[in-house]
Amino acid sequence: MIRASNFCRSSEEFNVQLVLHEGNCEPQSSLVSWRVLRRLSRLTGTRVTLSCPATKKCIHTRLVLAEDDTDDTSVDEENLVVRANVLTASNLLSGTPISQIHNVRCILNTLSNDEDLPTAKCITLRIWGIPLPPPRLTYSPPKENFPLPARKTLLQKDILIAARQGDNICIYEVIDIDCNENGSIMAYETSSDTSFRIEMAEHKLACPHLPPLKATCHLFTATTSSLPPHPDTSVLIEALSLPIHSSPQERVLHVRGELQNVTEAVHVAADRLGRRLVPVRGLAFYAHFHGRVKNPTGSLVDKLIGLEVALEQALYHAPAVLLLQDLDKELSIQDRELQEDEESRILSILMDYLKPSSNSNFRNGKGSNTPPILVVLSSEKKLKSGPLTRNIVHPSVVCSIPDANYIKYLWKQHIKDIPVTELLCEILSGRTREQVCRILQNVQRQLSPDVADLIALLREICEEHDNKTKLSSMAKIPKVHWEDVGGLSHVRSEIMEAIELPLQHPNLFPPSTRSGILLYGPPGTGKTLVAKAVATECKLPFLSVKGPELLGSYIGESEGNVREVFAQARTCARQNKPPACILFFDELDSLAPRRGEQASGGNVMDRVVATFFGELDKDAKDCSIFVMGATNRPDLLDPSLLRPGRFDRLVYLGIFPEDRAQILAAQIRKLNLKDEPHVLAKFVVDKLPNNLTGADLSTIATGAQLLATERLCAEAENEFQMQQANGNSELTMDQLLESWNEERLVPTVTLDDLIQASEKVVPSVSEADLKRYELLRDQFRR
Ligand SMILES: Nc1ncnc2c1ncn2[C@@H]1O[C@H](COP(=O)(O)OP(=O)(O)OP(=O)(O)O)[C@@H](O)[C@H]1O
Repeated sequence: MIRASNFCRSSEEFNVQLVLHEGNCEPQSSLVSWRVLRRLSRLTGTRVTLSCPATKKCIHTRLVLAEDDTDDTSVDEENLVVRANVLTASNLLSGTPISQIHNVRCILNTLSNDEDLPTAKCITLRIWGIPLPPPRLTYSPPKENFPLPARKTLLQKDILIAARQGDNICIYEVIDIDCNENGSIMAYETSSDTSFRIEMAEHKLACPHLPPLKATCHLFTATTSSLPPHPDTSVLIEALSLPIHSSPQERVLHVRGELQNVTEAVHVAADRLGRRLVPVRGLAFYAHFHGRVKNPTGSLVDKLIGLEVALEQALYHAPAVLLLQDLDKELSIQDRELQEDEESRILSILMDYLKPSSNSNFRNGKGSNTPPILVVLSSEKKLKSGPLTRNIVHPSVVCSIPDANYIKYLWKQHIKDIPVTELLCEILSGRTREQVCRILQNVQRQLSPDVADLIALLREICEEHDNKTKLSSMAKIPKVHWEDVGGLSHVRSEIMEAIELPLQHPNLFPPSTRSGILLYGPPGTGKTLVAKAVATECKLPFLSVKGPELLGSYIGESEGNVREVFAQARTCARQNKPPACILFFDELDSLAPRRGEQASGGNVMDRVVATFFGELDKDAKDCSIFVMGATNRPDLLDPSLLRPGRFDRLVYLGIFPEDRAQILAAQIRKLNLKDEPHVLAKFVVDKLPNNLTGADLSTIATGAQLLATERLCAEAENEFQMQQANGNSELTMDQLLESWNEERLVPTVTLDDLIQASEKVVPSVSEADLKRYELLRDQFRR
């Protein structure tokens, strides 16, 4: 713990003693003092030296706040006293709402008997670190309760004041001091969403007479662990790291993704770059919020005023990143002409404020070599081509779904007491940030000392959540690799070509040229397995729907479900990098049967089929949905489903005797085997009938594993009996198994096990059925 005490003021030096308690000095928790002290030094106009009695070193540390609740330090008229509980760097830098930082009290008493000091009559303050709140939040607190000296002041503009009011901590920034007029102190009240943020560039401001803090970069890196490890941070930092002479067009960036996800990513990037984030959502309301539009109607004029206010705010907070959230919702996307006009006007205002001459407005601009403000436009959807997109130089950044690191961070944010494991992360993977947060909130709510199995609880909540949102839990990148698929090499190359090439060269394969892939053939031949392997190998989320699941019993329900599933696929695709996903329809024949042949009343199925086709024909320009279908009966499908542009690539997955050994080898390769899987598999399949499907063969692997496990149990039982017979009657079975090493506990599958298991296998597809399937193949072969 670092304690600040004795801020002794001397003529030249401002000595601060840092007392390190029990040597427990966390470098991270030393984050604020540097800033506070620099502010203090500015306040007093004297030099600050930080020295640590323990190390005798000059400490370039940034937090010197005492963790002490007692009020034992009296305010000495000669001294300046800073006391506070420790705010950790992570709290401060991650923008934790003040309301969530418990036990924090920071009192800064500025005292002055100095006659030369100006007498302030009116001090205008605002919450530090966030844009000016609206005037309606201002208030004039009674002087006796307000902890700032109203009459004589050492306060200067831009000074940070942390003051206790009752149980709350209020942090203010002095934005104006009026020494001439008689008036009351104006202050802005802190609100629960107030963030306490550190602005790295301010040390220059706070302490202009000191040489620039060389450790700036180090200070940033020291904080990295406390910032969310958002997967897109590095891309955004790269995009936002611009030289001062960059053009206005270069200073605008478009980021696409879920609102919270984008906001967090931009927040982290801005923090790392030492910029403030000025997020604005709803331009018209923003203009109203700042008193520039009285009765907002949401008109273009209101929005443009809002944009100007936002840019002014960003300039005021420079160096800053102005994040214009949900831009797609601001624009009138219904009307092309109107949108062009809106975009041109927005663009012209942006360019006006961003042109390098606006640097004169940059209050911290002196000596800075980066542009004062940068603008990030965020949208959930891809922006239509228009004046804005045409003028943005940098390619759009798409916010990815959380990776393992980010999930771990989100976990820690929600569930503090239980460490996150790889398995827990894996269960949560493949979901958007919002979904992960929602699930974790539920987990936190349901956590109690009685919960013994956290994994089971998490799984249950995930399942519940997925069912609710109808986004199948399979909307993740599956874990089926090509090694898990035996044989079928012709299928593999054909499908990969249809998906990999468009993914690699999206410009050469516009969405309109892509079409669905229909896998057909006898049951159990690996249609679903192959589709999952494609998704895994192409790193695409896999959304699987069984045709009958979409058929509802209410009028219009089925059509709604069909539309919904495509919408979910689009959302899922947009969240991915690359923006694509695989939408797999199993039992497709039940969803798109021949029209006009159904007995259902009111042509329900015809409407469902029409809706399905409508969705298939829709072009999602900002993402790719690779639709795959599977059926055993392509002859039952509506013929127009197979027309070019829909499912025009038909791939037969049949029973190929020459693939059997490879299939079995793929299935047993993860077992603990005595021999090479290929050698064993070859030996086993030689004795098997030709018409076994992949699913039939998989029963050999499971049967053999069962036999090996039974043998292991028998071995344990024998040894147990022997021990008992040898007089070790106290020994329990659990103790015996604990004494075995891990290797011994894994059943070893032998050739005999495989042969024995294979003797029980019966083909699920008869020779006659197989012939029928082969006839179908000939009929649909293209
Ligand atoms: N080529 C293969 N390689 C390895 N395993 C296979 C293969 N084909 C099938 N299997 C095994 O069979 C199981 C069932 O396969 P899958 O569900 O993909 O068949 P399907 O053709 O989709 O069946 P259905 O038409 O009944 O939906 C798989 O989980 C896998 O264990």
